[in-house]
Amino acid sequence: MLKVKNLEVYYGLIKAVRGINFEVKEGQIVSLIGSNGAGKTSTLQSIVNDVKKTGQITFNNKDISNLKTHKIIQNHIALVPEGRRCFQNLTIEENLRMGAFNNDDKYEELQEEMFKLFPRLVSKKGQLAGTMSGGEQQMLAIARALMSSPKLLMLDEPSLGLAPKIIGELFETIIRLKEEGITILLVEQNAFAALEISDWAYVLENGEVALEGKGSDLVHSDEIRAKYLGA
Ligand SMILES: Nc1ncnc2c1ncn2[C@@H]1O[C@H](COP(=O)(O)OP(=O)(O)OP(=O)(O)O)[C@@H](O)[C@H]1O
Repeated sequence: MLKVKNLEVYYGLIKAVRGINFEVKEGQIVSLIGSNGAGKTSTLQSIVNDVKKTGQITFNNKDISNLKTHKIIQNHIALVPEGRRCFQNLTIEENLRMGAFNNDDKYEELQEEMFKLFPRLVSKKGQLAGTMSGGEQQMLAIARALMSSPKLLMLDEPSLGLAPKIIGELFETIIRLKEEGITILLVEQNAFAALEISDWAYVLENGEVALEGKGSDLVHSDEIRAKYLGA
């Protein structure tokens, strides 16, 4: 579904991503794991053309490397950014409406689906996003991304700063989205939880793919356990 070839990202003289290749197969959960600064966020941002890059990105065999970000979203790829970035001074409903910029005619129907997926948001729909808890803002950020009807949903560190119980709910939601047919590209510091639910995973180190494999295999690999799982 998504193919990334020879991707490089530079920030001035810093080479953050060094010619990586990877793919995401339709219907799967694929994770990118790796330590701080490995290049995970830059990789996701380059897929939605939000950073300067070289290389080729194709989505369902269409070259999207040079499309503008809003066109990429219209091609059914959505990114839930690190730190959620909900519009703090807008209500939940208004945040959802912003997410549906390409889907105005389906707004009511989609909003109803979001409230079914995240019932906790219903009673708060008139509340300003900035006054909600971290977990609620993460739900809203995911719901806002889903309002564009993505076929590929990319999540950048969704568990960051959340309580363990909420992290459990979040991972259940990710599995449910996969069951509903959405393909997931997940970036996580919480490597153990990510590998457990991933069909395939890539380990990034210093801007390069150091290792790849089935999530269920990597979770048992001694190297991965020592480096990323604190075991
Ligand atoms: N806007 C920027 N300007 C300069 N350097 C940047 C910028 N964004 C990222 N970098 C650098 O690029 C490298 C990769 O960063 P990136 O955020 O992609 O990694 P990451 O794996 O997502 O890390 P983290 O888990 O800490 O977010 C790092 O060395 C980082 O300092």
